[in-house]
Amino acid sequence: MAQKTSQTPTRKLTRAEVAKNNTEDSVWCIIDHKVYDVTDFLDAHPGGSVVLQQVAGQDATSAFYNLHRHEVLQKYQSLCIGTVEGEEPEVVDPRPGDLSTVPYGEPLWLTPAYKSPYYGESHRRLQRAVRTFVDEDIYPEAQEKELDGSYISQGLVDKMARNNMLAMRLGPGKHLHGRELMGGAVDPQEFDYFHDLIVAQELTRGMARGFQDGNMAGMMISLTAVRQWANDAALRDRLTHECLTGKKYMCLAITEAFAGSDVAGIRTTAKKTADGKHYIINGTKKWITNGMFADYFVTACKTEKGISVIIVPRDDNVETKRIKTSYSTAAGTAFIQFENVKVPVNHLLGKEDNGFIVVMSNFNHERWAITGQVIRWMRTVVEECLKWTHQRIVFGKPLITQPVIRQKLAKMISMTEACQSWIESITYQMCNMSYAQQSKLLGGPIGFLKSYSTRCAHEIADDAVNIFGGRGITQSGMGRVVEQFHRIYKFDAILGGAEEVLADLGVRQAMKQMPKAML
Ligand code: HEM
Repeated sequence: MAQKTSQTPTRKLTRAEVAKNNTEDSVWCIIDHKVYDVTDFLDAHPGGSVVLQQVAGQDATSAFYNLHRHEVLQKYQSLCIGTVEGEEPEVVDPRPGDLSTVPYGEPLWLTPAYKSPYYGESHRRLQRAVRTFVDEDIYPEAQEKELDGSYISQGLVDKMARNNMLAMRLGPGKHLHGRELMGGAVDPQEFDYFHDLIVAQELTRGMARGFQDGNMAGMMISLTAVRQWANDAALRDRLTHECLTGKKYMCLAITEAFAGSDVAGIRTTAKKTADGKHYIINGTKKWITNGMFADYFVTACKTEKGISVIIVPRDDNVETKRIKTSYSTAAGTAFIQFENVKVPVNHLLGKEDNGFIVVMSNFNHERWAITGQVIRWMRTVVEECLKWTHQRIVFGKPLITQPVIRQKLAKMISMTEACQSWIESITYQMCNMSYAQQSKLLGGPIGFLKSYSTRCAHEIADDAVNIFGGRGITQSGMGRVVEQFHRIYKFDAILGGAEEVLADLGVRQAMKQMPKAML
């Protein structure tokens, strides 16, 4: 990942001068033609002081790259004291916003010389702007919060709000009109599902899966429903304004201990008061992303004759407890209890007892976005594996020289490319269908796409860990992206509908469309 780096000192040193610094008092080494004085770093070095003393005064380039990511040098740039006289560094220092130069490190449309029918200039401008923002502002905080488990900072939320990144998370629509998107990178009227896909995929590059969800994923899947189904326009506009300016947080509260993908099985109740002016809500919700810090809960409840979706503001009768899952608590995943929570009836979304359609209408966009994200993770894992297999020397040769490794890479690359092409094809349908058509025709294909992509993620995670060996199960150092992916890809297989449920949905939708014809 690109980081902001300071300038390399201009001092020029000969290899003979470096060689003299091999004493206890002065330990220098050369990495990629640059000279590092690691004397004061000996005790702090995570790999120990002995290994550094062993290379004192020498060129340690291959030893270094066999064990470290290049970003380590960017982080410890202050140890660099100069460059070897007459030599130039060869390793490219990625800058914020840069595209990867590793083959398959970017989708085809971002790879020089390849063409795509789907993306135009505004897509490219937006991609560049969001990538730079992610590299500079999101990545550092994402990495920190993923580790310490704390929630996204208000400062970052405010910054995203100013760029209207929060508004873009909802996808195309009227909520974007009149806003300046990422400094004018794209006209709000032109913003389509490909822009939406770019935002989803680029945000993934914070490479911190818990934080990724902590970064307003709850709002993304709930405010959409509020905007589409609110009966009270003033309430809708107030909540939209509060959430898109980052002043309030919203989440979607559907799943329960009693019901996951089978929404019909929920037990949280909403009963109307005798005067018909309020609902009284009782029950629990589980695995609610952003629930820990949300101000509003868009909640599926059982009403007299069906399911109803109601916006529940946080008050003293709403209790949220942290759930520790396999990704970071930065996601703010909560267990929620509603105990006699009184909510005005204008907080109902859609019609009473007809909430199923409210829940379902939201799912297509959510599942599609989750899929876009997991595909981008798959790609980064492929990139990590390509880098590692070229860098890592085993049995005296780079790992990539082993045919068994190349077979694994072939499978991983093919799966990633297949999934990206498929999502682009579906995104194109989304751009060219009315909302009603999307609901009718795309539920099945998106179900297949998501379940197939997470099956591919499963295969890729498995192979990547084997390629990285011990580092693939270590949370720091070279294999940390792969370790994380192997631990977290299941979130995408479960959230928004479990793999089997979605695959079955696809087949059932196909059954509905079967012609009355015999073989
Ligand atoms: C400027 C020079 C260096 C810096 C700033 C540095 C920094 C680090 C850091 C931050 C780690 C933790 C793991 C990671 O984040 O990748 C590490 C691990 C390590 N380093 Fe260095 N290092 C330097 C040079 C070297 C050299 C020249 C060697 C060997 C000759 C070496 C051997 C090791 C070893 C063996 C580990 C443990 C790696 C593992 O467990 O996989 N380091 N180093």
